[in-house]
Amino acid sequence: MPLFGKKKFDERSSEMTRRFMVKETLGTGAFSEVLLAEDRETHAMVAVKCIDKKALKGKEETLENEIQILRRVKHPNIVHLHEIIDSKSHLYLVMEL
Ligand SMILES: Nc1ncnc2c1ncn2[C@@H]1O[C@H](COP(=O)(O)OP(=O)(O)OP(=O)(O)O)[C@@H](O)[C@H]1O
Repeated sequence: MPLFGKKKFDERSSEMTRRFMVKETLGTGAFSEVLLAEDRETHAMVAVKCIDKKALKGKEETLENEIQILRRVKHPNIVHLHEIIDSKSHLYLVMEL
């Protein structure tokens, strides 16, 4: 069930959607949905990984490790993590496409 299906449409009224215009779903992972989105200011296209904090319960450390690695690594084969937007219910990882 997509995180941003009709029932959860209200989740879109977050800082993430104020900054980014969501275009489509690129894929889904175990705790997340990855969206194709456009930066409303720069018009750059990015991938936004939307992580449901509730679904993550108990796996926070794994995510923390993933984030720390992504922040440090700069490699042509690994997507760059631009920024993280933290909301009450979700963590949004704004990444290079
Ligand atoms: N930066 C990106 N650019 C384009 N597509 C992406 C990007 N990141 C993820 N995707 C798409 O979204 C899908 C799910 O990504 P995700 O990183 O959530 O996968 P996962 O590691 O299997 O999930 P999880 O971390 O929740 O276990 C990928 O298989 C891919 O199709």
